[in-house]
Amino acid sequence: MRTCLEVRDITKSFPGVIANDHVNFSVSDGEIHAILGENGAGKSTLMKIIYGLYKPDSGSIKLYDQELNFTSPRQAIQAGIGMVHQHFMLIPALTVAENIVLGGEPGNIRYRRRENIEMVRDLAKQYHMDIDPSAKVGDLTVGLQQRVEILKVFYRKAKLLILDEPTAMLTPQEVEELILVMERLRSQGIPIIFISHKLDEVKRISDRVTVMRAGKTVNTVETKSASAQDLANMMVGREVVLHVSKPPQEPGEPILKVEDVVVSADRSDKVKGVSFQVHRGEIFGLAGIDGNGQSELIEAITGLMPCKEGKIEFLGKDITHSTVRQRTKEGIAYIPQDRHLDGLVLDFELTENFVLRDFSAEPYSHLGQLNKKSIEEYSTRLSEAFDVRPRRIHALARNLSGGNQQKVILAREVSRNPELLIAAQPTRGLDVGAIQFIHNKLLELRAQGKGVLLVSLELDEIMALSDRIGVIHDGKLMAIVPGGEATREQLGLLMTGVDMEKEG
Ligand SMILES: Nc1ncnc2c1ncn2[C@@H]1O[C@H](COP(=O)(O)OP(=O)(O)OP(=O)(O)O)[C@@H](O)[C@H]1O
Repeated sequence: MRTCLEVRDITKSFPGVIANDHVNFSVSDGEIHAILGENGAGKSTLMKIIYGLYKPDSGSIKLYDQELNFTSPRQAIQAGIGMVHQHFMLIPALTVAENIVLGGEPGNIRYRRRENIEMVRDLAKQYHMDIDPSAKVGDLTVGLQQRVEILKVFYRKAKLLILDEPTAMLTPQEVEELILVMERLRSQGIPIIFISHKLDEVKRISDRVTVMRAGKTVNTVETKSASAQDLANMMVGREVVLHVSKPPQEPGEPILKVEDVVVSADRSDKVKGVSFQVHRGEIFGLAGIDGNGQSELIEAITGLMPCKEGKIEFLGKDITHSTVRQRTKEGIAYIPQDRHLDGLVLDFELTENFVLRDFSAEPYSHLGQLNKKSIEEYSTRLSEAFDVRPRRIHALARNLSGGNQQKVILAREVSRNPELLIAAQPTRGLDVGAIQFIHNKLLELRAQGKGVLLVSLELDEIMALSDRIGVIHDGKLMAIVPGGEATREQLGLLMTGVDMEKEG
């Protein structure tokens, strides 16, 4: 097989951090090459260098023996490097075809409307991807939007495809479809770099894996030759436990009561009369396919969205119409699913993000003045306790790796000593070590007699941690199943609206 990309001794430093330290790896034609590494290991930095977003301090990159020296992504795209980022860069109001040709065509994209639709139809056929070129992107599922991003890359004649954590936002069904797309591309000889934290996916679809740790490439191995455990150990540099051990525990009294709650958005009901309770010492898991009302439900509980009907009680008090601030004060903590949008202020320092909810109160403020020393001490303590890397409390949140940003949110919310933690997709984008850490934190809260409402698209996570699992479909709770008894198949069916018990 011909070598497509050759990365030699790439080094890149930021103030106080060597993000890439003499990194070496290569990708061959028709190969799916996974890059695996802990949060902050340097994967995104490396991809940004390959894509021309950052200039390396030293080292070389060759694409089919040609030395690359990009100063912008435009040059990388022209050379044949295509990248699909975790956060899509599409324009929702435009059609699939318009989004695909945007930036590649001079003049008005609406000018050759019919030709563009035909051209995108042919392109989709050539790469075996099913998509309607005239559909509006804003109406598509996340999985289909990703397909548009991939097609856009091939419209620009990419020779190499980089997928940065492509499965992080997908439902299990969409992951299967993406894997099919990747396998077809591989059989057409297209090389793919696949960044992921999910060992099972890496094991399943990649041919080789390069493991990065603390900015260095530890090793490149044939995927077949390494077990998931081997890869996890290589990545973290120590033995990692890949399963959760949850001690048995009797739940206490109800802490949160949700009764017949209806939530409306965009002029239709998204939550249609949901009732459940979360008890002290219990992790209540909410499983469902994305977009079935779980986001609206948790936003109604946290106070971010109004309840149209029904009642929410917390610690015996009616909080249905309380403000977010009141609920936070009463003891509800919240890890939102979108850390960029709702979790952090990206242009604030870590110190400011750590005290975001409490900065105006003692001891972080006194007589209207911020108490810098106390904020710094608190931030240092949280950074250490939650292993936020690098340990620079004055770094901007924007400059942290995705996983470390997530740890900052978790640290802030858990350290407020809440009675109830609502955790939405708490481990999205995290590496195995960090997942283990967060799972243990949720179990610690449970052991302390607190309540946890866990919302996750990861069935394995829900099944491993929850004492009871509520399955939501089309805004309704299909069933509440004891965690220990739930099976993947049963949950999968309930998530698609099929209740075998009721169907007999
Ligand atoms: N623009 C920047 N300025 C300062 N430091 C940065 C910048 N970008 C990345 N870093 C630092 O470089 C290191 C590597 O980060 P990078 O985002 O490459 O990690 P990653 O392996 O992609 O992590 P994750 O899996 O969490 O996304 C981290 O310590 C990060 O804080």
